Amino acid sequence: MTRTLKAAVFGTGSWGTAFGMVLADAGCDVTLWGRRAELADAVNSTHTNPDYLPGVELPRNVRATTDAAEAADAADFTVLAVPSQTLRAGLAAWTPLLAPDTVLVSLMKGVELGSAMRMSEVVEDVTKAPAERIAVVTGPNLAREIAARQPAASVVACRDESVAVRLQTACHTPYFRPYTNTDVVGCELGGAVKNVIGLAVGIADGMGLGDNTKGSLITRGLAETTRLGLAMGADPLTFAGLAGLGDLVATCSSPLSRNHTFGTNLGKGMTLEETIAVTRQTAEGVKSCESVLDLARRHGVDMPITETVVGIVHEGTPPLVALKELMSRSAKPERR
Ligand SMILES: NC(=O)C1=CN([C@@H]2O[C@H](COP(=O)(O)OP(=O)(O)OC[C@H]3O[C@@H](n4cnc5c(N)ncnc54)[C@H](O)[C@@H]3O)[C@@H](O)[C@H]2O)C=CC1
Ligand SMILES: O=C(CO)COP(=O)(O)O
Repeated sequence: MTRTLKAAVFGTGSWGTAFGMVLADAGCDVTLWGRRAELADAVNSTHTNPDYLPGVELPRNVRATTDAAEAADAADFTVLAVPSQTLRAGLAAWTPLLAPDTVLVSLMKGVELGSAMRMSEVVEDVTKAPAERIAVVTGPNLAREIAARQPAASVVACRDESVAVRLQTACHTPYFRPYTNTDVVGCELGGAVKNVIGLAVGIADGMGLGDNTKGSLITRGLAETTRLGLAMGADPLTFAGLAGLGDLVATCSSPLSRNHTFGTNLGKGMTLEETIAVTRQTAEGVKSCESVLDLARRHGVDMPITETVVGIVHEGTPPLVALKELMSRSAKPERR
C-alpha cells in the first residue's frame, strides 16, 4: 500500500487554502499554517476558511495550525503561499523547522523588491535547498474558481523533471490538470508579469476603453514578457502556454482578479491610497511592477507597458497622460 503524502501549506489566504484543497482532493494530508488562531480554529471546527473562501467546504483531510513546526513536520511538500514581499522574512523563521528533503513549492507570483529575485530564487537563497528541490505552480488558477472545483489546467515547474512529476501526481484531480515544465524562469516570469499587465488592462477597463485596447495590451504585454524571458534564459514557448498566455487571459478577463480590479479602480479615477484602502487581498503587481522594471533594466530589455504601469501606480502619472505617452512611442516592427 502506498503511503499517504503530507503537505504543509504556509499561508491561509485564498490561494494557499484553495491549493490545499486541491492537494487534499488528490489524496494528500494537508496542514495549513496561518498567523491567526481564530482562522485556524475555524478551519478545524467548521471546515471552512470564512475570511478568504467563505461558503466553500474544505475536505476533512485539510486542517490548520498556527504552529509552524507542527505544519512543517514530515511534509513531503512544503507549499509557500504568502505575499511575495513577505516570503524572505517568513521563510527564514520556518527554515530550521522544514522536513529534510521536503520539496519546496512556490505558489507566489511576484518578484522581490530590491534584489529583483524570483520567488524560487528567494527560496533557494534562504533555505539553501538545491534548485532541483524547488518547484513552482502557476497558470490560470483564480482561487475562487478552483475552490468551486471548476476545471482548470496549471503548470508544475521544476528543474528536476522527476520532482515536477511527483508534484504533478500529488495535485492532479478531476478538476485540476497540472502539466510539467522544466523552464522555471519562464513559468515564474509569466506569473509575475501577467499581474502587471492585468493592472494595465484593468486601468484601461476603468477608463472605459474597449476590447481592441484589451487585446492590444494582452498581446504586447506578452511580447514584453517574452523579451524579458529570452534575456533571462527562459524558453520563449513557455509564454505561449498556461504560465504565459493562459494566465494572462484569465487575469485580464476576470473581475475575480485582484490585480485587474485594482487597475480598474485606478482607471476610474481613484487615487492609489483609495484603491489600497478598498483592496483587502494581495495584488502582487502593485509592488512587483517596480521589481519587474528593475529586472528589465538590469537585462537591458524595453518593457513599455510595465513602465507605464509604474508611472501610473507609483509616480502619479494620470492614466490618460500615460496612455498618450505609450501610444506616441516611435513606430517599430512587430517582431524585434
Ligand atoms: N488568489 C489567487 O487566485 C491566486 C494567487 N496566487 C498567488 O499566491 C500568492 C498568495 O496569494 P493569495 O493567497 O491570493 O493572497 P491572500 O491575500 O488571499 O492571502 C495572503 C495570506 O498571507 C498572509 N500574510 C500576509 N502577510 C503575511 C506575513 N507577513 N507573514 C505571513 N503571512 C502573511 C495573509 O494573512 C493571508 O493568509 C500571491 O503571490 C498570489 O499572486 C497565485 C495564483 C492564484
Ligand atoms: O494569479 C491569479 C490567477 O491565475 C490570480 O490573479 P490575482 O492575483 O490578480 O487575483
